[in-house]
Order: sequence, then C-alpha cells, then structure tokens
Amino acid sequence: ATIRRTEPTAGSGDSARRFGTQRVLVEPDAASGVAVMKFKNPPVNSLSLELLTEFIISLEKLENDKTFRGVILTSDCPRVFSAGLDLTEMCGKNPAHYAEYWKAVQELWLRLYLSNLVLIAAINGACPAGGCLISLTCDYRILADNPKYLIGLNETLLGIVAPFWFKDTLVNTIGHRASEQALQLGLLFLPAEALQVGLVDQVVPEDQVLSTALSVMARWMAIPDHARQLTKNMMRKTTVDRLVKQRDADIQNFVSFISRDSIQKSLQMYLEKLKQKKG
Ligand SMILES: CC/C=C\C/C=C\C/C=C/C=C/CC(=O)SCCNC(=O)CCNC(=O)[C@H](O)C(C)(C)COP(=O)(O)OP(=O)(O)OC[C@H]1O[C@@H](n2cnc3c(N)ncnc32)[C@H](O)[C@@H]1OP(=O)(O)O
Repeated sequence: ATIRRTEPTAGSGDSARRFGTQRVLVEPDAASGVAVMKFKNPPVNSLSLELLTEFIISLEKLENDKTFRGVILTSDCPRVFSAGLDLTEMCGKNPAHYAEYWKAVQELWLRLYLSNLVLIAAINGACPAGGCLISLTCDYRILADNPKYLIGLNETLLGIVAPFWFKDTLVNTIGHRASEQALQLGLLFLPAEALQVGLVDQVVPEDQVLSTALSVMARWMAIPDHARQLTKNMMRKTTVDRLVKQRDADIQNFVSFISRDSIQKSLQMYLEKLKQKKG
C-alpha cells in the first residue's frame, strides 16, 4: 500500500493536508496534533488483509511523526464502524493464508493496544466482533445513539471463539463476570446497554460523535505525554506480553481451529445468511 497525499481541504492551509491509502483516510490537523483516521472499505469496513496492512502503515506513520499526539478512529462508511474481520479471509482459503491473515490481526491489536498515541474511537456505526476489538484497544469510546449500532464480541454467534487476547481486552474493559456472559452469549449491546456495562464511555447523538471525540481528546492531551504513556503501558503491558510470548502458537491455534470442516461450514453458512438477509 502506498501513502498518498491528497489536496488540503478548502480554507484549511497545510495543517489539514490529508494523506492515507486506498482504504484508510487520514485527516491530520498539525495545529492541534490530532489526526482523524477513517476506515474506507465499503460496504462495511470488513477488516481485509489489505485494510489491516494499510491501517498499520498509516498508524505507524502517525506514531513516527512527533507532530501527532492523538488519533480518532472512525468510519467513512455510513451506518457501520467495522463489520469486524473479513469472513472471506477466513473461509475457503489455505493454511498459509490463514496464518498470514491472523499475523496481521495480531499486529494491528498489538500496535493499537500499546500505542503511545491517545486513541479515541468515534463509533459512528455498527461495531461487532473485530470492529469492537479495535474500539476496545482505544483509550476512550464514544458511540452514536442509534439502536441499529450494536456493539460486542459476537463470535460465538458464528460458531467461533474469540481468542484469549480478545477476551483479555474485554475483561480489562468491562470486568470478568460481564465478559464471561457477553462472550459466551455473543452479546451485541444497544448503545444504552453498552454504556451501562462500560463497553463504551459515552453515548451521544450521531451528529455529535466527532465533536465529542475532539473535546475528549483535548482533555487527554492536556496530560503530559510521558506520564500518560508510562501509565498506559503499566496498565496494558501484562496483557500484551501474554500474546507476544506465544504469538506463533496463537497463529497455529487459529489456523488449526479455523481449518476445521465444522468451523468452515459454520462460517460459510453465516456468510450465506448475511447475503440472504438482503434478498
Ligand atoms: C480458541 C480460539 C482459537 C483461535 C481463534 C478462533 C477463531 C478466530 C476468532 C475470530 C474472531 C473473529 C472476529 C470477527 O470479527 S468475525 C466477523 C464477525 N462479524 C460479524 O458478525 C458482522 C457481520 N455483519 C453484519 O452483521 C452486518 O453486515 C452489519 C451489521 C455489519 C452491516 O449490516 P448491513 O445490512 O449494512 O450490511 P450487509 O448487507 O449485512 O453486508 C453488506 C455486505 O458485506 C458483507 N459482509 C458483512 N459483514 C462481513 C464480514 N465481517 N466479512 C465479510 N463480508 C461481510 C455481506 O455479506 C454483504 O455482502 P454482499 O453485498 O451481499 O456481497
């Protein structure tokens, strides 16, 4: 993927020179040190290998540019933040592909979860499974108050199982008992329920998600970076190390689990159901 610069937005000067890749738009504002990263992989921002790769490249570019201290993650696709992992990457492929794909999923989580940036999820659409995981890696989550925008780790509804580091991320956010129930039942929470259980930090009207994210960002960026980053690291490093210590085993575990005929069948059936739903 190549990073492309696009023309500055009207009346904004250099600080808003947008850049990004085909599937990840980056709207940087150097003056405030905040960049907005938008997933743009229509129709539902499914986390394809390409999107994961482009996301990692764009995130790394922002992390390496000391101008930026905070990033807001949001969607350029209407009604959907992200539909989660791209199911077509996990069925009908070969073990080598599954391994490559899962390594990219791990990489995205590792980079986001321990990022030195302030990360705020401006959730402007449905946020199941992998989409929910991305929002959980952020420091703060704002969800649009729309009953269609469900959020949760619903893997069991597909007949699959969220891996331990998905589980750990959820437990770190909503606690063990709430996670135990949410994961086993594959719960997708309504905005008010997500707020109540602590899955999101704020629920606001749809047209206030981004402005709210910007004002929350200002509050987080008022904290001296070094102190905040060391504190974030203290809170999250044990969780991250659990995966780092067994990354290859986790990949092998994924490949053997996802390659099972029974799992392939349930993923195919789930995809078919998604397509019938429209018919
Ligand atoms: C012990 C454990 C060991 C190892 C680990 C084992 C297993 C791995 C664990 C995996 C973790 C997985 C996490 C995941 O993210 S799996 C993906 C789960 N995602 C979902 O369940 C969401 C499915 N999608 C939806 O619910 C809806 O699409 C929606 C609410 C997001 C949006 O609804 P819309 O009505 O707006 O859009 P649709 O008509 O449903 O979809 C449009 C289009 O997109 C296709 N599509 C939707 N979601 C996905 C997806 N996740 N991947 C690929 N494609 C997707 C859908 O089929 C439609 O396609 P067509 O236009 O009909 O071609």
